[in-house]
Amino acid sequence: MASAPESRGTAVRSGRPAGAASSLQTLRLLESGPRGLTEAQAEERLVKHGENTVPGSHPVPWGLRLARAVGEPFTAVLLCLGLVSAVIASWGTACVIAVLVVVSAVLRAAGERRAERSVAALCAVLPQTATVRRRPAEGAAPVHRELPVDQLVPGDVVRLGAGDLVPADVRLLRASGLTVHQAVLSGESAPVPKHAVDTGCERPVGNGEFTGPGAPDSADPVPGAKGTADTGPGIGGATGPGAGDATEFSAPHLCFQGSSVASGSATAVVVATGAHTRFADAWATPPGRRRGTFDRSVRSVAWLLIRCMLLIPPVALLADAAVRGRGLETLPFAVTVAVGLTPEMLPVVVTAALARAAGGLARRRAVLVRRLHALGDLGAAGVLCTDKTGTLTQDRPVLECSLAPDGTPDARVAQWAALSAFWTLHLAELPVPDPLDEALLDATVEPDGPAGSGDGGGADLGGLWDWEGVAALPFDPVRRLSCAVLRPPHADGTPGPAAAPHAPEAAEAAAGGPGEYTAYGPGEYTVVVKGAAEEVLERCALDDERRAELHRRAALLAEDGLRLLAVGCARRRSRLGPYVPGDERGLTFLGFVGLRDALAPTAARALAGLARQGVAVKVLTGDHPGTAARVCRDLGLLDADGTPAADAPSQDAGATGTVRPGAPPGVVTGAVVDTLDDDRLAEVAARSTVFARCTPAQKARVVRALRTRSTTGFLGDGVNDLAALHAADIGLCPRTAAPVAREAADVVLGAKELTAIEDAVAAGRRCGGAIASYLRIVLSSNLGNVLAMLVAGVLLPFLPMLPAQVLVQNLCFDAAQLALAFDRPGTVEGRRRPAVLRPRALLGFVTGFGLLNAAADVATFAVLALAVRHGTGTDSAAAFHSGWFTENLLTQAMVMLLLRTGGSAAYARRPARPLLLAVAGLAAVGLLLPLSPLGAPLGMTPLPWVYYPMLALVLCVYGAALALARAAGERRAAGARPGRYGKGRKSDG
Ligand SMILES: Nc1ncnc2c1ncn2[C@@H]1O[C@H](COP(=O)(O)OP(=O)(O)OP(=O)(O)O)[C@@H](O)[C@H]1O
Repeated sequence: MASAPESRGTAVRSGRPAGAASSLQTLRLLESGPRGLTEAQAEERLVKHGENTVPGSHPVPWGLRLARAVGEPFTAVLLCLGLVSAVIASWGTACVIAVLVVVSAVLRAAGERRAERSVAALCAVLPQTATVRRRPAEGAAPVHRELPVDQLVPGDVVRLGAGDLVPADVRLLRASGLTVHQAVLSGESAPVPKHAVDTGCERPVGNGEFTGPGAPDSADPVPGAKGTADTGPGIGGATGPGAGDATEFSAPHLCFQGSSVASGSATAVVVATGAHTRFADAWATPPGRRRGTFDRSVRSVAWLLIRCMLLIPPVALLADAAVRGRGLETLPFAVTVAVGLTPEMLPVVVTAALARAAGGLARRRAVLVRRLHALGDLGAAGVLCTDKTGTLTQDRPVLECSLAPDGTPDARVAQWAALSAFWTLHLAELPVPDPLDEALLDATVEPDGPAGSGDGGGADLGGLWDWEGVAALPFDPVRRLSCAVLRPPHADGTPGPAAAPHAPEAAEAAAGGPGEYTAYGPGEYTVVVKGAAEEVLERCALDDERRAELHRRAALLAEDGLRLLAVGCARRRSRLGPYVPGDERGLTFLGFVGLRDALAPTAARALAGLARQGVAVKVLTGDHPGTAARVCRDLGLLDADGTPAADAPSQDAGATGTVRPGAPPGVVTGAVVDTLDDDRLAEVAARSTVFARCTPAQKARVVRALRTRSTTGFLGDGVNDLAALHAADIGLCPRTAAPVAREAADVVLGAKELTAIEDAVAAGRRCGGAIASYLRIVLSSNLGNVLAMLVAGVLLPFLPMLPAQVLVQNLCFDAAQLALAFDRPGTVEGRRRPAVLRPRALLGFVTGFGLLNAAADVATFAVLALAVRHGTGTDSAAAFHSGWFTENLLTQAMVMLLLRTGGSAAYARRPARPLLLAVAGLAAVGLLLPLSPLGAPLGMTPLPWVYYPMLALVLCVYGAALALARAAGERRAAGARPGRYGKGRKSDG
């Protein structure tokens, strides 16, 4: 039994000699063949080469994790303050800070590890697979099967189709209209054309043009293959750079792990797997995604606080110098005050809240959150864009009508479309048939004709199946066309008995097309083109009037909600060279085929739910404007006159969006998008609901325009949605999406249950709410403490708090505040509006409540002064420290209950049990620690009993003031906010 030869190991592993060798040499070098490996060979190679795991998927070592945690902005600033303390030999403060840094770094690293593990476990539910050709045993026929990507070995023969991720480094053996996205490797944003060049003769093999047994094997590349000025994009639809690029990634016959198939199909042999791929070389760790809104707002809050922290020491020093005439000796105290402001548990609380919410979504709704912070972004999202097919509709089209050019039923149009689909699938070796092609084949091969159509098919296909495919180009979402070149059964010039009645020329004649052919000359083939009505009609030899009339007919059919295919054909002489875009011109129009794609059963409910949540939904589709408008009307997104439905949230409600005469009202077409500059597009996008006939790039542009005004999600399932998924703040896809869409998405919805989005949005908002709660509570009480410390530092002859006491107090606060990650602050308001964390609004809130907290502290100082005077023989410094410690922990406990997100309505929802326990624990420590044996070593002393009733009074007044201020703030905010989301202030959560 052969195994990958040791001496050729490097060649196999690097895949580089494969770049210089012909496909045959490559197969030999890999001891493989076009029929693939045997299962036994593959098993042996798997042991030898290891699993084909994505580089960077290995766990991050603890050391690196801790180092990253220390590098977080707050921890880094704490560390700097600690160093300052050490330099001035203030060892107490330095130790306090060191303990805080270690605790927060360890908690953060542990939390992240746990979150990563659960995300990895969730993602393992959706393993990536590849279609591989293997033989059960030597001499047995090869079979194609789906195999987890990590089981691929060098020498495996794999099939690639649109929407697939390239599972390893591969060398193309055959390719048809193949273009790949390899931005992650080479930075090229446009798809790059690839073909199976055999080095040595440098010519494409079954490649960039039509693929088939008869056409291109002996072909030379032709101008126009990669797009020229006169022919437009090549038949592969690819215009990307890279062809002339000297880098290895531009090698036309090599595709690399990390890239994905944009269009076309291919058969390829695996030349390198796992750590030996170029992806592994290029990226020690996978490239990070762009930071979303949530990340950005948390960071901006962090930097705002850091600026405040850095301001505090000089202010404290100056105040002390001015009032007490003290100098640098108060620096340790000033540093302690700055430390007091730090919400060092912020990263821990964020990670814990998000991980917990993601786990809940996976359990309850089978929603997989692949990037934790995307959940925060989803909570802040004001706009959700979605494609139509496969998301709002089921993507299970059924043939409904087959119409001749004059609009009369004619089964042959669907049959020609089906024949073209059959050969496209067959010759391009597509791993998965396109749903439209599948529907055509299903309908036309059934003996009773297409289901539900009185006029669609039902005719005998025997004659048509005798036609043979010569070359084909699969559907490409940019060109919106697919083509097949067919050879008639008797291509020697004699029309075959069965072929004649069905030959497209007969339809040409009936349609009044050019020429009335009755027979094929020797070597004459027929090119059958099917695709979007606009694209096919543009390529048909028609006068303007007739073309306009056919456009009107197409629009009428589309407005009935049908997915529409136009079919055209042309006779071409057989040739040795490949067929080129020019061959698709001057077609004879055969007719239209209409297919009905039912709405997804949960789509309407999901859209209504999103509307209730204040999320504006926009539909971005490649389909006909009429079809898109009809679907949106049926789903309640558009009113009959094209205005966004009355109850739909909008960024600028009430616009009709009639920006293009000809398109149904309310629909913006891709062609119009191209005429608008970015600012104007942002305006139009904000007030329109439906964007039709959009290319993948136009979808991405609309999403980018929307992002300039609001956090924007995109829900899509196909390869034509890839660019938009990348462009959005949050990419979502259903579980049945193409692998490439699943890989690009941050959130994968369970099954086709769209209502799960509503739950995911609600979970994101709850996380945003919990994090906003944490920040409000921690920052307002920290700010209060800092102000009180500054006042006490100036007024008192001793330190207001000893370093050990600061340490214990902070650790108690930190431990209790972690419980906020488990709270579920749910309010009616929170459910209706995006949860956006706004640093400035937060700052206003924190300043107000911080001053209130400082007032309570100062009142406590007065109470303490009275109590200490009353208590005989009490050490006044120790009494002050104990009294303030108790008051601090009690006020913190109150604040945690009263300042939870959601305002007064939040009180209706009971705090989560961990929060109640934390609050009770905090209060107990505050009351009991000074009295316990631990009190004395910490410099505390029991207080005279008279202190407690006075403290209770202060706390009652403080609690009442908190509740009143909170209610007043909410009334003000509600008054400033109109009923509909988008015109008023956005919530802080
Ligand atoms: N297999 C196919 N062969 C030929 N033409 C097709 C095929 N599939 C789709 N089309 C045509 O291309 C048009 C655009 O299809 P595309 O797949 O880009 O968008 P879509 O799937 O309809 O919409 P969405 O963007 O909502 O997923 C369709 O309206 C149809 O006319």
